Amino acid sequence: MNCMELYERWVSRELEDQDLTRELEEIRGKQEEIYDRFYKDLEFGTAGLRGIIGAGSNRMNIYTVRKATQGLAMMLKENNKAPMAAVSYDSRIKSDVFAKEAARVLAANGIKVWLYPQLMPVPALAFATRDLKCQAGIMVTASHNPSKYNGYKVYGPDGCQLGLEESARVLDFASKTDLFDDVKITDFDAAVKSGMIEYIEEKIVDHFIAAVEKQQINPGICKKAGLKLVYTPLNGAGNHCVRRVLKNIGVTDITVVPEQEHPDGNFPTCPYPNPEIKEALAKGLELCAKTGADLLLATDPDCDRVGIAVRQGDEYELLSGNQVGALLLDYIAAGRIANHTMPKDPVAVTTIVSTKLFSAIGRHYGVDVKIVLTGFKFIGEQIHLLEEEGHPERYIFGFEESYGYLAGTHVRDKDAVVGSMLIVEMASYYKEKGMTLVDALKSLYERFGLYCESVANFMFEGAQGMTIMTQMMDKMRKNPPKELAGSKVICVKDYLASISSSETGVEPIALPKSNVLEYLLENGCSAVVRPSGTEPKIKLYLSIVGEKMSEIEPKAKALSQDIEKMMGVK
Ligand SMILES: O=P([O-])(O)O[C@H]1O[C@H](COP(=O)(O)O)[C@@H](O)[C@H](O)[C@H]1O
Ligand SMILES: [Mg+2]
Repeated sequence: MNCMELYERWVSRELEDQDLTRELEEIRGKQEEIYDRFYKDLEFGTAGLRGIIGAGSNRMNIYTVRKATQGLAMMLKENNKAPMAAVSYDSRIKSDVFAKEAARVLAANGIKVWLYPQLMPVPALAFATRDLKCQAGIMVTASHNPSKYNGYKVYGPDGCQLGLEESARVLDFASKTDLFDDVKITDFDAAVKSGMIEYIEEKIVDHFIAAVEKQQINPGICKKAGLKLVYTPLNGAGNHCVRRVLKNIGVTDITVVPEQEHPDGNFPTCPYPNPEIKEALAKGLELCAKTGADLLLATDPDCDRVGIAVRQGDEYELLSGNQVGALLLDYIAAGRIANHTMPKDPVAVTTIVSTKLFSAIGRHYGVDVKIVLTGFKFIGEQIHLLEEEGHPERYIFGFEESYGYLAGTHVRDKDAVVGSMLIVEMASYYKEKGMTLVDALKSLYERFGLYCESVANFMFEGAQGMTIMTQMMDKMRKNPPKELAGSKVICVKDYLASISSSETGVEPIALPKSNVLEYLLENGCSAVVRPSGTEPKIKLYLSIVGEKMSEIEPKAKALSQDIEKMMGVK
């Protein structure tokens, strides 16, 4: 069926969600609007399904959620006799509705569902999946995207997001499912009554919190240091768990941003609820200025990312995910060596777009740093591999530049609850030494060299945007540069062709294929370009090294200018 026929099919149905009926009426005759909603089905990206909420096969709505869940149910039934699944959701528009829809479909397929009775973070869902011995988990969220988005992250029995093969399998089943006619669905209340849907008890959250607290490096330090905190859950799911843990570890002086304390999927005071973005922290910073807090902590709506700002004199400095990741590895490794809790042959994991400082720190402490593709599922997979070898305890820390951290193996996705706890503990530790996290970072640069990173995003929305991004990557792939920003390009890595080319020859890249290009320069700087798997944009990651801070900015500017020229956006 073409887009117009699909549109007419949707219009001819009596839809169960009046918002969808209204939207379809509004776009009648508007070809581009119709095309964008129907030209494809939502796909699994870096972290499951993600799309704009609305009518059509390329949108997040009760029908696309049901269809994806039917695909998941079929995959689960194929491999298990009596599968169970855990379901959670965040504060986004319709997140609770979609979670219930997913539960109804699973139950109708004979899959027992454990559903959180209220919104809960990604790590609490990943934990419940493991703790309740489920074969799958679903988290309804679009993470930090703007309010018009929602999404659907899917987890395997180990609490890690589905790998490439499994998600392809789910989509394969889903693609053979007609979203109106082939989905099995049951009444929600009846399924609760029959026990096919059961609410997750608070004791599971208690277990999760206990598992997080086990990850403390210096228990008791927070009580001593008396750090002053401002926290914002950005109107999302973090409030309950993050505050519980902070209270338990002895943090008493904590003010929560009142406008952002309660769940609200419209994010009225932070339209882009992404702790990577300064505007998202604006309310928190205002409150910091009033209270004089030492540290601002902000978790994203599904509470798997955490961003911070640090008081340095009278100013607040925002630290990037790369900086926090490097600080945490240093803190964890040094602390565990000092406490004699460092495992034999420790492993830390990061991604190809994250800071190279992480590897330098790892080397110093004898930690084997593994580097995987973008997406925390690849970090989680490394824990699984260690587990298969019988040594999951070798994993000490995983991190990615987009503000994602995980210490411990209690879950297999980034966990902003454990991340928040360790950041606060680390800040307390340095406070006791008369230092801030900014001072600690300077000391890292002195010890390991200056590494500065930045990420630039280039938005290309809609179907047309997809085509532009594809052409852009193709063109760059076909024309590898010889020189960038006045420095020779000594190596080009094409992760789609799985080839690394340098003067010494061509070497294979031992990672799954991915649409990513990386350029390494003679002067030690590097750049990576890839389309995002969660938003309609191309991301450019720069990594600049130098002797002095004053060198960094001009080098970064020159490199980004040259790459943007290659991309055709300059
Ligand atoms: O959005 P979240 O917080 O779930 O985070 C998701 O997206 C991030 C950005 O991915 P991309 O660069 O492809 O947009 C990934 O790094 C992360 O592992 C994934 O879980
Ligand atoms: Mg998130």
